Amino acid sequence: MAPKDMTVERKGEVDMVASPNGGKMAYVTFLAGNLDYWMGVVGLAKGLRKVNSAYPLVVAILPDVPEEHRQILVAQGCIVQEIEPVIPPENQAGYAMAYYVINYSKLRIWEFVEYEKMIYLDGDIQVFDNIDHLFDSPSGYLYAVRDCFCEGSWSKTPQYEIGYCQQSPEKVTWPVEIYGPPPPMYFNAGMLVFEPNLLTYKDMLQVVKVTAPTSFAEQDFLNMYFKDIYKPIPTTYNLVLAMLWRHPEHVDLDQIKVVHYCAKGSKPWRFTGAEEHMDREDIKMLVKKWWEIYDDSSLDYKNFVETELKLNPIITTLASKEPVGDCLTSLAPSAA
Ligand SMILES: O=c1ccn([C@@H]2O[C@H](COP(=O)(O)OP(=O)(O)O)[C@@H](O)[C@H]2O)c(=O)[nH]1
Ligand SMILES: OC[C@H]1O[C@H](O[C@@H]2[C@@H](O)[C@H](O)[C@@H](O)[C@H](O)[C@@H]2O)[C@H](O)[C@@H](O)[C@H]1O
Ligand SMILES: [Mn+2]
Repeated sequence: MAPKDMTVERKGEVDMVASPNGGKMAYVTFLAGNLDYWMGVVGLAKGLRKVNSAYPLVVAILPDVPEEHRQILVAQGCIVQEIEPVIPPENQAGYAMAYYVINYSKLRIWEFVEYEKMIYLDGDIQVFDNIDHLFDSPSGYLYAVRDCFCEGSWSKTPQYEIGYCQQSPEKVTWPVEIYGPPPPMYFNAGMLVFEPNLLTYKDMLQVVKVTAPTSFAEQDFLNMYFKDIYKPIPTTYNLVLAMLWRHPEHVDLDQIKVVHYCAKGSKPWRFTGAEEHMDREDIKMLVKKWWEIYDDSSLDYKNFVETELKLNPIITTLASKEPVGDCLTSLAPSAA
């Protein structure tokens, strides 16, 4: 961990590491390739602004992200940090989705030790209510929401064959005599509250090299690696959309703070409504809510900061270096 009272020089930025009384916090997401996931990241940056999060959004990008996309993210106030890919061993059995192999590169975020605690959010996630309080969670654990095993993407797993899902374990009894003990709690790796740490990072990358990849790539790996310190948090912090039709009894949309658009065909920026379940009213409402944020120009970084400056004279004072008193009167409607 960088010493608390040191500055951290990174790619021309001088980040003041937090004061000795506590480390810096930040949200972090991951962007790879030259397709359209950058739109998800822009939506996420604007969503965090809309809920008045107090923390920045770091974007860990692979070298293949085009300069144009990087510039868009910088213009949206993101801290863009290039990372090197993490290449896992050959996967003979294949992944649930072939592109999952790039998701191992997510592991690089454990190297961001200028931050004491980070909340990782996939680029296909939107935050609709402030979740900054999660940064106050007790240290020493990894917090994440339990996943659902019911979708077809799980078809290569024993859970799926048996029809067992940790979301409703009472529905199908796990056949211990055939499969041994039921699987431990398993989290979705699209949203994580974690603590960057160089020792953990270096060890993880060693363990990756000798761990045979499985269906859900880095998600399976992270569940194995952190199984002893994983703490489940409520679905409200990462609604895996399939929960709406697989376990509706566990979903109260009014309480949902974070939506994860991971179901097939649900990526808002690619949404056609053609795939199964995508004609549901709740899905169409959640996609519309995503677009409302994405299209809201007042949430663009430049406009948001200008509005904040006008609304908060203290900031204007600090910016203009005038005493607060003068600034307040100078802002007050002129007597004339
Ligand atoms: O072409 C891609 C595929 C994935 N991702 C990143 O990797 C994350 C995990 O992939 P995805 O969300 O598609 O997986 P899912 O949650 O849908 O299984 C995405 O949210 C993005 O942040 C990306 O940047 N470009
Ligand atoms: O690389 C593996 C990915 O595995 C997870 O996605 C899955 C998982 O959520 C399943 O439960 C769903 O059925 C499926 O749709 C979805 O794609 C993470 O969201 C993603 O960030 C990433 O780790
Ligand atoms: Mn996702």
